Amino acid sequence: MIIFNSLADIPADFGPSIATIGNFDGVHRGHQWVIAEVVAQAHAQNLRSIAITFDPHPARVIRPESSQPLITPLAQKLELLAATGIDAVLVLPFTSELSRMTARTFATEVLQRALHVTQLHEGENFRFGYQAEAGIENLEALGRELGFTVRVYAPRHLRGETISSSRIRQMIAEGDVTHVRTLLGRSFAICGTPASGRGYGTRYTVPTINLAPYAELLPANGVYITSLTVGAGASSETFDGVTNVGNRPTFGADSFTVETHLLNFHPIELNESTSLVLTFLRRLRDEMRWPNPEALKEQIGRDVAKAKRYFNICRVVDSKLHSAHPQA
Ligand SMILES: Cc1cc2nc3c(=O)[nH]c(=O)nc-3n(C[C@H](O)[C@H](O)[C@H](O)COP(=O)(O)O)c2cc1C
Ligand SMILES: Nc1ncnc2c1ncn2[C@@H]1O[C@H](COP(=O)(O)OP(=O)(O)O)[C@@H](O)[C@H]1O
Repeated sequence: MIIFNSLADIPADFGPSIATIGNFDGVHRGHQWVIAEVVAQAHAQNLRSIAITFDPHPARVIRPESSQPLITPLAQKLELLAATGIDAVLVLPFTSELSRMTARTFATEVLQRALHVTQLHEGENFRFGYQAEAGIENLEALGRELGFTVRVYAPRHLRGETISSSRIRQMIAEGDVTHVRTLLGRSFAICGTPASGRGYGTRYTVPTINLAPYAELLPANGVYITSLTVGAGASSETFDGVTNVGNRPTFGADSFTVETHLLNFHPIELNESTSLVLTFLRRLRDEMRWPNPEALKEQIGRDVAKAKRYFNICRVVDSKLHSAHPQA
């Protein structure tokens, strides 16, 4: 997948193309559906497929006081978009200048001149241009003038839930990492790097790998069954874990962290730039203030036992699936 970081990056001979515009926060099942159609149409017509997105998220520029933490920060979003098979992504720097661009200027400069768009795929509530002036009807009218058609998608539902970034954000913020998997099409995961702990874990409870402060969306405080991938590429390794997200009230003053005890630990090379991917599989319980570290340690023992049962069941199910469908 090619990434263009500005209009100036786009070669003059790019296109004709089939495009979709959006923030794609979460790259959830709704986004995946639209992008799959863009890719399939482009393939069938021997055109290029492209997603147009913005960085930072427009809300951070337009309403900084009420902007939401992201489900997928830009780097993770680009990895997920690459996995869809789309040919290219245009990441437009969302400046206040861009926010003042009219719908007509955007359609002319970006869609027509730079990308030679012939077909645009959008959700029915899509709005764009200065102060969100234009909706689907205006887009269709501009398309008739500028040479593209618009395919409109109604919101999708799965098991009674609307697939939307805001609903997904709410589920994660409530700690519902099991149900969010249905809407995301995968488990919720965050990417980060390690930070040093206070050494209390090794001394009083269990040793943990702490995540450096993370500014985007985290699940509600509590204890989760997780997996932790350490390192990137061919040398990466994935461990089973139990993670605490919270303030660790048993040890006095609030001190927020996300820390993971690995169930199948062996010594690994870790430094401040090692890549960590923490995947939230299931919520176990609320974080609590325990009367003493021994009581907490006993509880963590019960958390670990539950997590081991969970991973054992997953492995049995996986191996049954695999023996039924060897190529799965
Ligand atoms: C699975 C797990 C569950 C935890 N649950 C709690 C809890 O309920 N209450 C609490 O105060 N701390 C909890 N902790 C945090 C421990 O207090 C923490 O490991 C300890 O503060 C170590 O801190 P350090 O990494 O800064 O050394 C939990 C940690 C883990 C790994
Ligand atoms: N089961 C385990 N899970 C996570 N880290 C472990 C485990 N066993 C040993 N370690 C090591 O212990 C280190 C954490 O110990 P320490 O620095 O005392 O922090 P904490 O106070 O968070 O336990 C980790 O960086 C890791 O190398």
